Formats: sequence, C-alpha cells, structure tokens
Amino acid sequence: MSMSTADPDLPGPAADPDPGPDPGPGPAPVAADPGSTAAPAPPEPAPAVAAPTTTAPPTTAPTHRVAVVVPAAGRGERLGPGAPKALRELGGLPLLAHAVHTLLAAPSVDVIVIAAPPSPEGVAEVHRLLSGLADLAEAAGHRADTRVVPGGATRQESVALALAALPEDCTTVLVHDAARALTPVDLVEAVIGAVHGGAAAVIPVLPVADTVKAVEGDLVTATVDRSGLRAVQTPQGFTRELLAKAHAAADPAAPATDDAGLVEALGLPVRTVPGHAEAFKITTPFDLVLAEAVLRRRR
Ligand SMILES: Nc1ccn([C@@H]2O[C@H](COP(=O)(O)OP(=O)(O)OP(=O)(O)O)[C@@H](O)[C@H]2O)c(=O)n1
Ligand SMILES: C[C@](O)(CO)[C@H](O)COP(=O)(O)O
Repeated sequence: MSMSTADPDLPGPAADPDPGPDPGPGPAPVAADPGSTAAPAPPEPAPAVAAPTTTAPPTTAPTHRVAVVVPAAGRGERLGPGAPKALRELGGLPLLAHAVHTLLAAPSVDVIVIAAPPSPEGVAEVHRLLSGLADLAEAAGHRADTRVVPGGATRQESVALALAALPEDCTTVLVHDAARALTPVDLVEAVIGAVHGGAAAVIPVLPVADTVKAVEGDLVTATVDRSGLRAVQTPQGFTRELLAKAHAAADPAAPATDDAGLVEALGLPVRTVPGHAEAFKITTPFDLVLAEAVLRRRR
C-alpha cells in the first residue's frame, strides 16, 4: 500500500481547525473519514459464501507484511435492537466502513481480515461493503488485501477465526474493533511503529477521567487510586508469533475482553502508547450521538 494520510484522492475531512482538548501526546485527528464526500458504490450481488475478497494485490509482495484483524461480529446489544453493530450507520455509512476506510488509509497496513457478523447475510453485507470501498481505493491507486471470515460467539473467538485466515507473510498483527469507527489513522501507525520498534505487544491507553469507587451493591467500599489505572483502546499491536501463542493458550470458556489480556496471562510484558479520545468505542446510543458530532466536526 502506498497511501498517505492526507491523500486528496480519498474522501476525507479537512484538517480540524479546533481539535479540542487532546488527551496528551497522542496522535492528532487525521483525514480518514470515509463518509465525507462519497458513499461506497451501490450494492453488488454478494457471493453466497465467505470467499476471500482480494483487491489489487501488490505486484511484488513484501515478506513481512502488516495485517489488521477487525472483530466486527458483535451484536451491539448495548446499542439497542437493530442490525449487528458493525453494520449500523454513522453519517450514512456502516461503522465497519469507517473503520476499514481508516485502515486502508494507513500507509503501513497491507492486509485487513474482517470477522463479520456470522450469519450468511452478515457475511454478504461485509463483502458488499468491501467492494464499495475497494472501488474507491482502486480509483485512488491504493492497494489492500482484504479478507472476510464469519465471526464467532465471543470477541476472542472472532479474533481467533480471523487469525486463522491470515496470509503466511504477515509478521505484525493489529487487532482493531470495528466499533472504534473513528480511530485516527495516526494511532494505527503509532501502534505499528511501536511493534516495529521492538515491543511485542502494544496497546493504546488513556488516563481514567473519573474518580473510581469500589462498591458492593449500592454501598461504596473504597475509593480506588486511579493514578495507576488506564482505559484501554484498540488497535492493539503484536508480533504475529506472540499473538498466535497467546490465542493458542487462551481458554474459550473464559474469554478475555482484549487480546493484550491473553499476553498478560502468559506473564509477558505489554507496552502502552498514548491513546486518542476519538478512538472511543461506540457502545451505547449516546456514543453514536457523540460519534455523529465528531464526524460533523471533521467535515
Ligand atoms: N462475538 C463477537 C463479539 C464482539 N465482536 C467485536 O468486538 C468489538 C468490541 O465489542 P463490543 O463493542 O463490546 O461489541 P458488542 O459485543 O457487539 O457489544 P454488546 O456487548 O453491546 O453486544 C466490536 O467491534 C464487535 O463487533 C466480535 O467480533 N465478535
Ligand atoms: C478490546 C476493548 O475494546 C478494549 O477496551 C474492549 O475490551 C472490548 O469491548 P468489551 O465491552 O470489553 O467487549
């Protein structure tokens, strides 16, 4: 891939004149908004099975490619009734389209593997969405390898299924929630940079903004010292070897809420990099309102 974050060919927002409070030395918001000027191409007939979708493979394949696994199979129960969360709309496009467009705009990302909502309709919808994005990327001269697998019953299982579909030559792997639809491309690049810099497991984190209490029922039992606490985001980055080892040792019956947790369970170190406020996870209806506002401000 050879795409810059400020590529004028891609539909992206203008630089934000008022970026608002920054969480620290994290990356600045970037022009990676898939929804600002163009929607994906009209839906095309989708394949009946989850065949890999490959768009314009590079003419000379590098031997150490970077892959991003995108768990997108969640139902979005906290968002309320409706389609699987990754397929719900934000600014006229599915959350997953926003997330994938950002990954397509990240210069260091070579391969994207999506764990789709597991129903045949969900998988077909993700194929349709990707073909729309591929048209856009190709028109702009960008190349990315995209694959789709049906996701699993838990996030951990969805990630494991996507890992099984990774091309052999991917030696760095990021895991990135479709639900973090507005994550800046610079954060993706920062995580890849940290892995390439020698950290085998890397996660973006933010300080905890609120006072934190321990409770039993409706009674407070303690005020927790939050100075050593961090809220964790994605993308989380790993050497492929370590991530594969962590998933191989994982217990499907007691799934971890994030991939770094599996590395911690091995007793191995996980490094942090500064996260970004706009990489928040769209979980509740209020998060969707917030995301719409962020998108409007980018435009
Ligand atoms: N079986 C699952 C569950 C979750 N995810 C993905 O993991 C990410 C983080 O999960 P979360 O935001 O908690 O999504 P949901 O599980 O869909 O949310 P809820 O608990 O409200 O249903 C999302 O991109 C989601 O699609 C997944 O791929 N497979
Ligand atoms: C992986 C994650 O996004 C890190 O914050 C998060 O744990 C996933 O969401 P969940 O609500 O814990 O399933």
